[in-house]
Amino acid sequence: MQTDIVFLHGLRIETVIGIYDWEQEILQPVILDLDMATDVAQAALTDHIADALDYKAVSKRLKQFVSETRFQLVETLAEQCARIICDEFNVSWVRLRVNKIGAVTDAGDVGVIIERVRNKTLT
Ligand SMILES: Nc1nc2c(c(=O)[nH]1)N=C([C@H](O)[C@@H](O)CO)CN2
Repeated sequence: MQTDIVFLHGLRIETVIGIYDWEQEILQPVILDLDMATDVAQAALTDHIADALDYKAVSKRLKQFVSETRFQLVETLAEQCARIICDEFNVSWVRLRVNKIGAVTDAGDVGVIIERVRNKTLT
């Protein structure tokens, strides 16, 4: 079986995040990289955005969500973003990397990578 991917990489969002008190008082950047499984065949056939997984809409939704949250852990942020992507955009599988750049002295990139599947509802 073939899997198509719509990706959105390098999405930079300012948010309140961190385990220390001082981190809850400031905005820090996180960079999100998303790979989202989807079948692009119908969109390719019709050439209509309505048939596509709209990466601009995903970006807008995540920017709105992440900029309003106040989490401690990147794990929590990643989990909630993955849930939004699967549930609201009907994505069957997502790989999400949350990079809290500059969070560790002498390190460039730090964070988590998670993979999640959409919960299937029983009928
Ligand atoms: N697994 C994690 N480890 C750490 C986190 C985190 O979110 N997940 N956060 C921190 C601090 O907030 C750090 O980013 C600031 O110095 C430390 N470890």
